[in-house]
Amino acid sequence: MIEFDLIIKNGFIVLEKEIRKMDIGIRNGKISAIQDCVEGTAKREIDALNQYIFPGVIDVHAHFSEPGREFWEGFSTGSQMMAAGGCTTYFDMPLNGIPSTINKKALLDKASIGEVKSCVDFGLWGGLVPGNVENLKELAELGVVGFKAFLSETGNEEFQNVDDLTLLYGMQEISKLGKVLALHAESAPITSWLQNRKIKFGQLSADDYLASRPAIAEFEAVNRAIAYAQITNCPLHFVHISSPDAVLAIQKAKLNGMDITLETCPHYLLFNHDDLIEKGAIAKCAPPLREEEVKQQLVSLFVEGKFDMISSDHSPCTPDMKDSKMHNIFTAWGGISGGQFTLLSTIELVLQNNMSLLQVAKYTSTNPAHRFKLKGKGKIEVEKDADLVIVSMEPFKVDESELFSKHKLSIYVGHTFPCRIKQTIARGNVLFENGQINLGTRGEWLSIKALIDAV
Ligand SMILES: NC(=O)N[C@H]1NC(=O)NC1=O
Ligand SMILES: [Zn+2]
Ligand SMILES: [Zn+2]
Repeated sequence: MIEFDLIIKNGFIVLEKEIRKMDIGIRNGKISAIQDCVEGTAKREIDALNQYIFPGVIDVHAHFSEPGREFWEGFSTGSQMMAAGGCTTYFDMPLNGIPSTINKKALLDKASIGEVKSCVDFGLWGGLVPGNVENLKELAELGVVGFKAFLSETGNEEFQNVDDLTLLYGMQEISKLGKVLALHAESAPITSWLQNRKIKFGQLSADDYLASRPAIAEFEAVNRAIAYAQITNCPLHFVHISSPDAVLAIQKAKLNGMDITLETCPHYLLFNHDDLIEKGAIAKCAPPLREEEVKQQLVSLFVEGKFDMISSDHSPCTPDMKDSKMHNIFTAWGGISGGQFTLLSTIELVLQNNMSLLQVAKYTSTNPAHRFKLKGKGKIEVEKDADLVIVSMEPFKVDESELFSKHKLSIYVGHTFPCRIKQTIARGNVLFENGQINLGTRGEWLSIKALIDAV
């Protein structure tokens, strides 16, 4: 008789190609059996009758701002928030903390903080900024998941956006290192010039903010990056793509055989510019939430399969930086606090658009694992890490008291999802249940080891 650590019975398991009611047996943090009826003893059994079991979310885009600005979020609250949202692996961006993750010391210091404080596994991005091209090799050797650069201004002075030459040199180096460059693709000249004009003329409303970051700024930046990638052969990942023309430009490059992926974020598919007008700065992000019509087109492109993954771009700040009494939208922090809702949002979108729940697993776990070579993750399969999330299909209206982020300020408060997270299981440990985090488990930094395992 096999002894398992945990058996999950009767759930609808979201496998790669089908959804089937079966049992899952877990041992030593791994999935060790998936059968119609798993026989054996277990230290614990969960009955998931009428519930769906998805592979744990892999959110490749989060800003936890630690060290240096952990009063914005931090690894403890951030990772607990992720777990509460069904995410069992996240990648932390190289900016918003101090220092930025742009050299070996900053990377190792951040990794050691994360290893103590993060309750789920995590990867770390390295930064590409003017002046650090020679540091990219050491960062790659230590196991960053890839590199991130901004084409527009970043909003914090510790992380400068790249000029075109840095971008070219950086791409050449990243290509040699066999890594991926993630890009925040909005044109710096276009957005800065428009923004400065708005401020100069005292045009400081939500409409002015949207007008200062038009879709053409994204389109121009995407096309420039694609041109540079043609010259350097650098694999690209476009983050938070928000406009249909940019999606189509990327699609064309992919069809020409270029190694490019793209993500969008739930907020671009669920919310629109009216939310910025009505709710104020909590709905401010860059690129901005688009007008309803554009949002609809973006949703159609999602339905057509034009995105590779959905990520949160969780980019929180302190409440005073989102003050709704501020009469100048430009001075408010740009970033959405939404890391807890990637899975629920994707399920909502898939159900709303008559897509299969299989697509949820693909966009939130399988595709990210594949792109970033996380061999042990991304699917519910024997031998994979037991990173699972159990979801019930009951409506869930988000209340402030249920936010696990450090600051309880989010565009999602008041939003009703058609589903709710019941349990999150990370490497076999039941980390989140009954609305609570069970502390005591620790995540691992997916550094060199995970990446070597992938070869
Ligand atoms: N610095 C930072 O986190 N910026 C993010 N926020 C946002 O809305 N878009 C971003 O790129
Ligand atoms: Zn960005
Ligand atoms: Zn971001």
